[in-house]
Amino acid sequence: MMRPGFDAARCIVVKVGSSLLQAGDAVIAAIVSDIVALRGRGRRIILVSSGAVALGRTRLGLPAGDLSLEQKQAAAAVGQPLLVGLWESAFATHQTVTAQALLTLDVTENRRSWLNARATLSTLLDLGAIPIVNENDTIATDEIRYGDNDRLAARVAQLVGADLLVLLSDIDGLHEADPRLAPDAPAIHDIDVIDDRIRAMAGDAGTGVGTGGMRTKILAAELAGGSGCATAITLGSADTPLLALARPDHGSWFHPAGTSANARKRWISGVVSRNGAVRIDDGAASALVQGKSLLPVGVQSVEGQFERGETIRILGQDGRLIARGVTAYNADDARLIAGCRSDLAGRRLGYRRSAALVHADDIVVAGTAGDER
Ligand SMILES: Nc1ncnc2c1ncn2[C@@H]1O[C@H](COP(=O)(O)OP(=O)(O)O)[C@@H](O)[C@H]1O
Ligand SMILES: N[C@@H](CCC(=O)OP(=O)(O)O)C(=O)O
Repeated sequence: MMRPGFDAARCIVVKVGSSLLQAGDAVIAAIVSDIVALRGRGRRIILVSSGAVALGRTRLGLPAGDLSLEQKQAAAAVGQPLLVGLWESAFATHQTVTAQALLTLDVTENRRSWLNARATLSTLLDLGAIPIVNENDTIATDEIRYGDNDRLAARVAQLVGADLLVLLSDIDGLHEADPRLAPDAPAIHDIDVIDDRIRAMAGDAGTGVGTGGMRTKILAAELAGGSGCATAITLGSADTPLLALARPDHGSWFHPAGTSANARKRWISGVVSRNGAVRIDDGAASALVQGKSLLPVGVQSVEGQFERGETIRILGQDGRLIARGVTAYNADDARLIAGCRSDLAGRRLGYRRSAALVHADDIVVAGTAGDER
């Protein structure tokens, strides 16, 4: 038997916990080999790697036990280049390029930075590189930090519209109780709904190396699941840690609550569109209704002021609301390129960004399933 969700996943975020990073080269080599194999099957893969603090702490010879925030930040500054170096050399044996992307909480909470980060990650994937994401621990302070990479990985999964989030850990999945305390507690392979019973099973990190334990993994699964992304928790030190997830008796699989498109579109329809609007011609209007992007050539006029990343109203020639969408250009630039073919638009602006003024993924057509009003 196969897990259909694994086979169907087109975009996968793989998160590696700190304990695995220290488990030795063979573990990293096996993860890398699986990622390269999945990429060979056309999957888009983003790696979220913990381990900066753990590696830096060892290199600096800091004592065991709790570190102050400043010590953690210093350890991360030492450990982050070591971490990227480990992945870089492992991927280099497969002639695969890696890229470092350090995120902070405000990047994923601010829609404009969110779109920028998404565009960069998407370009890296298009270019065949594997993005390696971590939190920018050195500059993040307590109030503005994720603190644990399970949640960061779930936000990255939402960011790139992933359909699967894999949390690789030092444990083979969720058990009915922490196996360090209750060695016989059975593993749970399929979770349809995350309720209080499931939450109650999850304990803290068993070692001083990891952060958050199973609790933050369940939270991550909830966050990702709300956007239609499945989550798998599995043992990262297995022979084929990712490919083995195709088997239903392997790891814990959290089925998502909704579909990806609906969730993203719910987010858009939930944003209050202020003054900004564009009027579009009939051809563009019927393209939108068929699920296509809004290209500058179909835009007749631009109303009001808005920034890139804001949700604007998309109106027909008669002023009727056709859709809402997140614009890839601010109002001034949108005015410059209104009515232009996409190739001319780049020349007129003096820079090239998205060919679409509003990408299809960022449009909710009025009165459709995604439109909650
Ligand atoms: N119900 C549970 N099932 C499995 N593991 C659990 C459970 N509750 C707590 N844990 C602990 O969570 C640990 C994994 O979390 P953590 O140490 O934060 O790992 P990582 O570094 O991979 O994020 C396990 O080693 C285990 O001791
Ligand atoms: N950004 C931190 C990650 C902290 C963290 O969440 O660790 P883990 O629980 O091992 O995934 C680091 O690189 O050390």
